[in-house]
Amino acid sequence: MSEYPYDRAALRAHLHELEQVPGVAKPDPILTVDRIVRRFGGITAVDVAHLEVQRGAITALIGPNGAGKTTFFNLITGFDRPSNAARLIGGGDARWSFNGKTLTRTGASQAARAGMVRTFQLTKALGRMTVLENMLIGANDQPGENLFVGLFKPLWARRERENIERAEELLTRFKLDAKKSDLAGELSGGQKKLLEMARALMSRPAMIMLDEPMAGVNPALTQSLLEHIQALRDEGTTVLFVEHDMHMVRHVSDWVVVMAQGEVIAEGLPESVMSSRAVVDAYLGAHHDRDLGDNEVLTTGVIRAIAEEVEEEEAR
Ligand SMILES: Nc1ncnc2c1ncn2[C@@H]1O[C@H](COP(=O)(O)OP(=O)(O)OP(=O)(O)O)[C@@H](O)[C@H]1O
Repeated sequence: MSEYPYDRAALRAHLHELEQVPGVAKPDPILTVDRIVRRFGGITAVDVAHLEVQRGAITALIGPNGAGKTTFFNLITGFDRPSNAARLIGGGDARWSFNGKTLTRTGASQAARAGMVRTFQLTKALGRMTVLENMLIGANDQPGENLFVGLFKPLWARRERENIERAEELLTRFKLDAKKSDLAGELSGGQKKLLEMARALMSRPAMIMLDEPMAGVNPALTQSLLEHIQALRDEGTTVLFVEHDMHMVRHVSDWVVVMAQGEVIAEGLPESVMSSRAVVDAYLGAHHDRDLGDNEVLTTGVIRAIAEEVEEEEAR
C-alpha cells in the first residue's frame, strides 16, 4: 500500500494493529534504517539496529538529553557520517533508504533532493538576511546549483520567479508575509520557528524533520505550530520530529519512538508509550493522583520503565 493520501483514521487503525516493539515493521515505511552507529571517542551516541518510519504519519522521536536524537537526524540526512559507514569498497554495514532510494553513501544535498528535509535554526548569518531571502535558500533547485539552467538566462529567471512565488505563498500560509522584507533575526522566537518550517517546505519534501519545533515558542504560537504540522500531514507530508514538550507529542503524533543512550528502546502509539503505569509511576513517584506533566522532560529512568512496560505487555 503505497498510494497516498491515507485516511488518517485508517492509518491509525493500521498502526493500532502493530506490535509495539522497537524495530517493528510498518505497513508502508518511507524511511528504513538498518544498523546505524555513531561514536564520539568513547561515547556511543547512536546505535540503532532497525527502525521504520511510516509514510504519511506524524512520528515523534523522544528521549532524555543526550539520547542521540539530534545525532540520528544528522546521520540520516547526510550531515554526519556513521562510524560504520559503508564505503565504495568494503566498509561498514550502515544502511538506510528513503522513499525507495538508498542513501547510505550520499551527502546532505542528495538526501534533500530525495525529499528528506530538516529544519535548521536561524544562524547569525541567516538572521542578517531578510525573511524572503531565507526562504529562497530553502529552494533546492537554485539556478546556481544547476549548470544547465545556469547557462540559460531565461530558464534561470523563470526558476527564480517560481521560487519567489512559492516563497510568498508559504509566507502567507505561515502568516509571515507582512515580514518578508524584515531581517529574519528580528522575528520573535515563535516566528523564527515558523520561518524554519516554511523554509524547509520550499522544496516540497516528502518528509519534513523538525528538531524541537516548540522550543522557546509562546503558548499562542504553539497552537498555530501544531495546526501547521497537522495540516502538512493531511496534505501527505510525512513528519518526523524531535520534541521535549510532551503536550505536543501526545496531541499531535500518530506514533512515538523512544531513544535512550543511542538505542531505540520503545516505540508505539502515543497513548500506550506515554501513559503506561510504569511511566506514570517513574515520573511521579508517590503522586499517583496526577497525570503525566505536559511539559516534563523524560528522564532515563522513565525511559527504561517504558521499555520494561512494553516488554511485559509483550510477554503477556
Ligand atoms: N560533535 C560531537 N562531539 C562529541 N560528542 C558528541 C557530538 N555530538 C553529540 N555528541 C554526544 O553524543 C550524545 C548524543 O547527543 P545528541 O545531541 O544526539 O542527543 P539528543 O538526544 O539530541 O539530546 P538533546 O535532547 O539534549 O538535544 C551525547 O552524549 C553528546 O554529548
